[in-house]
Amino acid sequence: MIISLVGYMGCGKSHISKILSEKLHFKLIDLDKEISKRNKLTIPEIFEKKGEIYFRKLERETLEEILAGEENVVLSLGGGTPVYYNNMEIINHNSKSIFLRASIGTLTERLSKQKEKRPLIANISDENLPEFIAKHLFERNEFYNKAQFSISTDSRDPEEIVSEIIEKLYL
Ligand SMILES: Nc1ncnc2c1ncn2[C@@H]1O[C@H](COP(=O)(O)OP(=O)(O)OP(=O)(O)O)[C@@H](O)[C@H]1O
Ligand SMILES: O=C(O)C1=C[C@@H](O)[C@@H](O)[C@H](O)C1
Ligand SMILES: [Mg+2]
Repeated sequence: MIISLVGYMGCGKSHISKILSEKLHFKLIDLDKEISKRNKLTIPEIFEKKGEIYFRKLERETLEEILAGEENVVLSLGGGTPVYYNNMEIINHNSKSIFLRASIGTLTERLSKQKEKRPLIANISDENLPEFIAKHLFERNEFYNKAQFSISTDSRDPEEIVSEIIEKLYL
């Protein structure tokens, strides 16, 4: 079984997937890390040197390979993965998908501390960040909402979120 975690930057995909994979004894794959490893560049470097369109192609190719070839995996997707190509379709077809929801306030608080690792928000001022996230999230929710399960993460302990995922999936 592949369990895919989807949601906006900062919703906790990497954090939650690590705990979930340890609990289930599943392999952990972080799509951003996999792309970075395969291309020997960080995500900001790929955006800077090759551009976002090139990144989206790499993201799609890597996603396809993982979905086709892996078993017992927790797959942490990139924040934008569900939005491009028919990625959400192949994610739902080949895995159990879980949308980790977080409010604009929670996301702003978490992301303002770690903007440099995320090229899409690296140059947004702290003052403009909530508005940027609100608009971006509004556009993306349509895709995130295609996930099979949805879990709220606001003011919740990661352990509690992981337990809810396990319950929802009857694992
Ligand atoms: N439930 C939670 N409660 C408190 N802090 C959390 C929670 N989930 C994640 N965090 C913290 O929020 C930050 C962002 O989380 P994380 O890196 O897992 O997000 P992400 O969804 O993987 O983002 P991206 O799409 O950019 O990779 C991290 O510092 C993480 O430790
Ligand atoms: O939300 C996005 O579009 C992104 C999120 C990150 O996980 C990375 O995949 C990259 O920074 C783009
Ligand atoms: Mg991540």
